[in-house]
Amino acid sequence: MDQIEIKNIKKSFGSHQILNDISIHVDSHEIVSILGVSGVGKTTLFNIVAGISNPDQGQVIYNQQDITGQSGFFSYMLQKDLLLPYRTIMGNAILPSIIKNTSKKEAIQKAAPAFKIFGLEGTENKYPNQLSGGMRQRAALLRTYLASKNVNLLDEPFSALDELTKRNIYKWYLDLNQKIGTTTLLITHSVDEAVTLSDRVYILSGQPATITKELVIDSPQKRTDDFELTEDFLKYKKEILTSL
Ligand SMILES: Nc1ncnc2c1ncn2[C@@H]1O[C@H](COP(=O)(O)OP(=O)(O)OP(=O)(O)O)[C@@H](O)[C@H]1O
Repeated sequence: MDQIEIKNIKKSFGSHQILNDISIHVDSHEIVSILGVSGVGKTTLFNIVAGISNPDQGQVIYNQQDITGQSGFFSYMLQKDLLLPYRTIMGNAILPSIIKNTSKKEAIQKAAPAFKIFGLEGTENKYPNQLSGGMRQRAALLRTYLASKNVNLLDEPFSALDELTKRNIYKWYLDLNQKIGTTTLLITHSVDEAVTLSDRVYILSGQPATITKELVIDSPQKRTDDFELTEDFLKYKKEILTSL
């Protein structure tokens, strides 16, 4: 079971209040997005959920335990979480295990089967600059996955990719999520990305930011290849755009 509850979060930097009374929840195996314009406070909220920074008020509850201000419960991938250029893809992938003092041999044994799941077979001994952008992103996600937490927190993980690569990686992430059953909280400023990937979308807007809308994406066409071309997709997109 994985249940995250964010309760009544407030955060200011000096006299500038960024977040006001934010409450959201993420349940087991859900992909939930927080969608908002640039500068609204998404990363600030993300850092609080990841335990990297403290809220002024409110709590982060994981499986009924108050973990506010503590990191280590979730795997997380930051916006510009780049692979280290001087390490191979395997070298990058095993980094979280090495940091936790696992032996290199053991870390490689654990990582090796995951290369297939992430469509990265054959890249183990390559360096990041030898891979395409999409593959590098999958490698960064693989590293996040190997941090071995059930919950993935992703801050704009796909924003640097081109449109076509993005579409492929969305499909791939949805399949992966069904295969390995992770729970995901995703930060994004892309409406299409939120509608394509999410079970639920929270809209963060205003100054200070509050959750102004929660939308359940529950279309029978959701997992089909051309969901983006359906009336349902457009309906969700309109609903979001009119409330941003
Ligand atoms: N450590 C800090 N000290 C002071 N102000 C900060 C700090 N971190 C963020 N801010 C301010 O908080 C506001 C929200 O920033 P944040 O990075 O959370 O937005 P965002 O929605 O993630 O934007 P983007 O999509 O551009 O990354 C901005 O006005 C930013 O300048």
